[in-house]
Amino acid sequence: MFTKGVTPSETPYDGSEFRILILHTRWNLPVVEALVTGARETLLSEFNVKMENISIKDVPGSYELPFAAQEFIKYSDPKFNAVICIGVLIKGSTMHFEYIAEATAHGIMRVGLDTRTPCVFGVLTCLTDEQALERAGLGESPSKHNHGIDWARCAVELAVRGQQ
Ligand SMILES: O=c1[nH]c(NC[C@H](O)[C@H](O)[C@H](O)CO)c([N+](=O)[O-])c(=O)[nH]1
Repeated sequence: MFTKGVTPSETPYDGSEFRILILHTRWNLPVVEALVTGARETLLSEFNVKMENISIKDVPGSYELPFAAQEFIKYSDPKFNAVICIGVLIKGSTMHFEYIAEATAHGIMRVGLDTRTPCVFGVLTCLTDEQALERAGLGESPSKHNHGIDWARCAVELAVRGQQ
């Protein structure tokens, strides 16, 4: 079995001057909180991002992530170098899940492209509670991996690339 998640770049990226926004939802909060912690701890430990330069803000649900990311990017001063959008969508018995997942994914991508501020898609789209727990490092299986770690790595790498 291969190691889950993104392989860290061989380039040691320095995030010590970066300002990062972690924007998270309040749906499925215990799982979201684990993902936020994974991302925040990775920013601090792997990339030397300063604690005071990590802003953590919340919105009701995943559908609100693109709009909130756009507004924080537009009105923050100094600017954020990257935004990590974190949410957890769990399929219910209706089509609601599909519509939100699709809209949120496209919305977050569009905000990143329009604002030229890297916006990481950190939204789990799960069919079961266990899938969500697994991907936040909370599951029963030994291969549990917190995807928040990957998202932090993406954010810093893209922020560096955006300055090149
Ligand atoms: O972040 C989530 N939002 C969810 N819905 C709320 C949605 O994101 C919006 O907040 C809502 O539609 C109001 O715009 C979810 N479900 O409906 O299942 C979910 O699982 N996760």
